[in-house]
Amino acid sequence: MKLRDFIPHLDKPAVSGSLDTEITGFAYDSRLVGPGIAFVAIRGTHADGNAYIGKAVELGAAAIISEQAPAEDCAVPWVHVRHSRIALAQAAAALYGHPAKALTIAGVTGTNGKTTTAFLLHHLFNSAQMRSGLLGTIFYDLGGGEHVPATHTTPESLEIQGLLASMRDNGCRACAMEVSSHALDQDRVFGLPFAAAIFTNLTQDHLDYHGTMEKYFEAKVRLFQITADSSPRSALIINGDDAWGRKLVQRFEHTGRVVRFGFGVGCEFRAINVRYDFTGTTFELEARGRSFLVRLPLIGDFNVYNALGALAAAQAVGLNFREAIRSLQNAPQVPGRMERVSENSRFQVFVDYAHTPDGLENALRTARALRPRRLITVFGCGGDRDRSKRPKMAAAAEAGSDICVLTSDNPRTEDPQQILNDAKAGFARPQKQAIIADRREAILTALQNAREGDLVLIAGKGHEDYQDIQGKKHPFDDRKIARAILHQLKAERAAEREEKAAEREAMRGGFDRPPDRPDRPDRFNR
Ligand SMILES: CC(=O)N[C@H]1[C@@H](OP(=O)(O)OP(=O)(O)OC[C@H]2O[C@@H](n3ccc(=O)[nH]c3=O)[C@H](O)[C@@H]2O)O[C@H](CO)[C@@H](O)[C@@H]1O[C@H](C)C(=O)N[C@@H](C)C(=O)N[C@H](CCC(=O)O)C(=O)O
Ligand SMILES: Nc1ncnc2c1ncn2[C@@H]1O[C@H](COP(=O)(O)OP(=O)(O)OP(=O)(O)O)[C@@H](O)[C@H]1O
Ligand SMILES: N[C@H](CCC[C@H](N)C(=O)O)C(=O)O
Ligand SMILES: [Mg+2]
Repeated sequence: MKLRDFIPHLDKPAVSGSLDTEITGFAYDSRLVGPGIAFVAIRGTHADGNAYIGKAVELGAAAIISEQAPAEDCAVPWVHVRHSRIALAQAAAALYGHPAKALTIAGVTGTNGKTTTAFLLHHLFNSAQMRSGLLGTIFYDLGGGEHVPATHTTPESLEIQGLLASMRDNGCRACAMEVSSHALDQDRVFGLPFAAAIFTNLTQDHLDYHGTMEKYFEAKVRLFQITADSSPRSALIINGDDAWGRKLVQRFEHTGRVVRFGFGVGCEFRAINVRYDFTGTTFELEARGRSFLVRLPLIGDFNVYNALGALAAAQAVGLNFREAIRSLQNAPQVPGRMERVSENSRFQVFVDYAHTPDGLENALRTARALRPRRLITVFGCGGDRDRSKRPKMAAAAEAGSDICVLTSDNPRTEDPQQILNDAKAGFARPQKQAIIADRREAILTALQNAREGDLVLIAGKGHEDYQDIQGKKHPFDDRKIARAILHQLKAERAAEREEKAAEREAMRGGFDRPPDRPDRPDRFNR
């Protein structure tokens, strides 16, 4: 394609240089520039892409797109735009032939529930023979059978457009995607014609980036503005029980396209009579004047919210509603979201991704409702993230558990001990909580001390198969580690039983009694 082919898609560009220059692609990182590639210079939080324009030209950049006026001596065509990130999104869409036009796209935003809701919606689309892609925290599903590891919950616009093009070329007709507040703030989804937007909830997270809850909320609002503007039929699906959700309803009720979901009487999609056990959740759904019995293989009130949002979106984009409800029954386990790792053990062990105060409260409320003898929680706080949520996470874990084990999550570039200190400040009774920096040791301690009927919740990392320490991702999967420890403990107990049986046999035969085996110290039974 020629540079001239892209210009009509950009927002009032001023071009200097030849429009007949061949453009084969775009890059927003100078280190990825090569011949034929147009370099989009973006001013970021740590660096300014404009500082790398010279390098990009050296590497063979075919053109420059920048918010800065053209440099006098620039050897290649220069496109001067108002917003580089928006220009990147517009150019990427043109490069890939506007793939979003071939897809029904539903975007999910909110502090918690995006991954779960997007997974459910992806399942509903596929169950309705509407092949669907998925973009989100865990992986990207391009509809061709392959899963691409996720670099971001919502990747950069250049990546998004390429992924959507693959979905289109694989025969997808739909895409369920998580839309993070960072992505919205950075125009990663600019120009996408969302058919439906879902707002799950807004509670504290990412204040390190947004600064205030109001700015965090305004970032989320952008998805609803994009969706409202994308078509007169697009649906705005909002958690009516959430305080920030109600503000969002007020912002957009004038469109006549707001659908509220939740437990409250004002919700158009309302759940009542919720019951759940280890295998899933059952509830009655009141929607459009009718009542339906819904069975969901996910546990907890919060997953009822996620299911309501997905069902409302499915209905809004034209899926058969009864079929959608029926399909929910065989929705897949969402990796690392209240994922059970203890099939045949005397106590229950769940791994969950809760990494915010509200996420922990919800996960713990759900675990408690499963009526364990004791609820033992292993949790930690991520480094290079919102520091102010750490003591609140500790307070939530302490209030919702019988026993807490505070440990490390992804310290990233922070001092793990400092993260632990930030968190433990939230404990009302710090002396009663275990603080073990090594996550594997923390999980071992919790499982070693669990007894018949207890429930151990290992929270924060969920599906993650790494631990990020000083920017290096060390292999670490809570689920694999918990399963290995359970297996080890089971073998140890079997050996103990054999030993005791041999002792009893020896006692009967009059042989000397071997010395007593000192029982493991029980750190929690008090
Ligand atoms: C805080 C944040 O979101 N940062 C994103 C942002 O980086 P930035 O604008 O700060 O970039 P920068 O490092 O200042 O560099 C500015 C520009 O100079 C360019 N550059 C830089 C160096 C060089 O040699 N040459 C060059 O051209 C960079 O490519 C960039 O375009 O733009 C980058 C390029 O698109 C993103 O990769 C980067 O994501 C970082 C890695 C990140 O960790 N983001 C996380 C927080 C994030 O986005 N999380 C959300 C999920 C949140 C949730 O759901 O809880 C997500 O959607 O994944
Ligand atoms: N609707 C919800 N409301 C509150 N908490 C929830 C909800 N859904 C899930 N959770 C809790 O939050 C955790 C994260 O859920 P999920 O991964 O679906 O959220 P997310 O929005 O994708 O998170 P992230 O922004 O980190 O990708 C879950 O493991 C669970 O503990
Ligand atoms: N276990 C992770 C969860 C990351 C959540 C993700 N949404 C982000 O903020 O990058 C952490 O807190 O380190
Ligand atoms: Mg997610």
